[in-house]
Amino acid sequence: MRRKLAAGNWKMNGLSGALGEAVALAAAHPAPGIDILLCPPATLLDRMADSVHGSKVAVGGQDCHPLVSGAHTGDISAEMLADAGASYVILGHSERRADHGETDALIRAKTEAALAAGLAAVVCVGETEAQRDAGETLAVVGAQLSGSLPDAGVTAETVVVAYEPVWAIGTGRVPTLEQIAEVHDSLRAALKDRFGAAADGIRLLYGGSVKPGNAAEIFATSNVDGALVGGASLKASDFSAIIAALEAAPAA
Ligand SMILES: O=C(CO)COP(=O)(O)O
Repeated sequence: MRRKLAAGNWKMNGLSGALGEAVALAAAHPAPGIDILLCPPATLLDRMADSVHGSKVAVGGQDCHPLVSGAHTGDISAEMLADAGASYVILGHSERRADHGETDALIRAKTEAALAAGLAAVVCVGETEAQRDAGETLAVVGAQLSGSLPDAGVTAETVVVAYEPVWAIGTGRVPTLEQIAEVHDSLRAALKDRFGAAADGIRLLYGGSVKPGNAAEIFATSNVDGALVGGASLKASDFSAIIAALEAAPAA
């Protein structure tokens, strides 16, 4: 059985005043039956880790460099994230693929770096609207998955996969439950093909306009083990409602 995960991606949002939301979230879920993760901007990472220390809320980064250290101005290594209190890192988000030209090969190298630093990697895949319209969704996400994951070290503890259709991010548009199930079932099959029994425990998150109002039906969908939430993770009250829906969802 897979342990469910509610992950919040704050993206480039949040000044120090926003730490109160993390504290409120930790207080609202003292002993959840699921895993909870918040990924703030790097500037808040160590303070957020301190703020939620001892609670059930884990903290993660939103990106890392593939190398451990060196002359890479502005970049942050996986080891630095771990040192700042992170236990996860989001990799290959579509905004990084688009804004920074990240390729599957680079994301794979970053995933290897994350695993070497003891972080769990939340590896993101997702099609654009044009790719979906062209009937390419399963081929696109399948290629992203296979190119972004390393051959070694992939287990239920070290890797989480997030399916985030690009056209559903921040738009209020959500795929049908059949469309979500089709992609998640195909990701699960691809993981099984490549990693065998170890793949059974790898969590598959859905991301893209998850809100308190649509969370329950998404969490009841085949092979959905949780969510990667953007906008609705910024407010503890909204994210709490999504967490409650995940806790109430049937076991995967
Ligand atoms: O990109 C996302 C999470 O990584 C989803 O963002 P929204 O929940 O704001 O659509």
